[in-house]
Amino acid sequence: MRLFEDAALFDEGRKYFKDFHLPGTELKLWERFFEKADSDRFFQCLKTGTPWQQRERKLYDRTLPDPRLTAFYGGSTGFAWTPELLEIKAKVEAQCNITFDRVLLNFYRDGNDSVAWHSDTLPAEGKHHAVASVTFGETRLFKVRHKTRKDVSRLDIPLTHGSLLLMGETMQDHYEHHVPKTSKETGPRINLTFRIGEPGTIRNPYSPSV
Ligand SMILES: O=C(O)CCC(=O)C(=O)O
Ligand SMILES: [Fe+2]
Repeated sequence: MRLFEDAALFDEGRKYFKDFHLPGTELKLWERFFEKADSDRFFQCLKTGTPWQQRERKLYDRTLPDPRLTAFYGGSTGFAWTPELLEIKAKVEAQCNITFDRVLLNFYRDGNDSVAWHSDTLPAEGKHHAVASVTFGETRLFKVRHKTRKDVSRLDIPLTHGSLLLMGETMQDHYEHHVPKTSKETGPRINLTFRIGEPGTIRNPYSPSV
């Protein structure tokens, strides 16, 4: 019956690729980059197996908890890579043709969790690199704006379960990004940002980078 066939197709899902052609940088999205079964498996295993931390940051005279949980793997100070993170990393590296050495995990427990406008922390060597962002779980909006140019349209990109977003190496120089809170009924979401190089000391106070 046709209805059944359509439902099966929908379940299976289709891969989808988009190049945003941003002025001055590269921004590319692969939806369903990971198959649904793998995405479900990674979500469960990362949710329960990660030593999630509640970090705090000083803003002027106040100390505020980050509105999300985090964990950092790799580099010289992160946790040791797990087999699942290495599996995800290998697939991302093969697609992007880039080798990453750290990953920051963010856990957005519900719609109250978020990340403020920021660009990622400048690595110690003083030059930005590409950042690859993988999402498992609930879809949340990823907003992008140019730092100075008002004529460049802002983007609202829904990052779905199993998606891969590649930010080119000049993205952090020219653009900021943000995941807003939402009042809609919202389940948990895990985001992984694969990075290169040790973080530098000059930090945007809102940047979640470690
Ligand atoms: O959760 C996201 O999609 C973005 C996270 C982020 O911007 C970061 O970890 O620097
Ligand atoms: Fe970021």
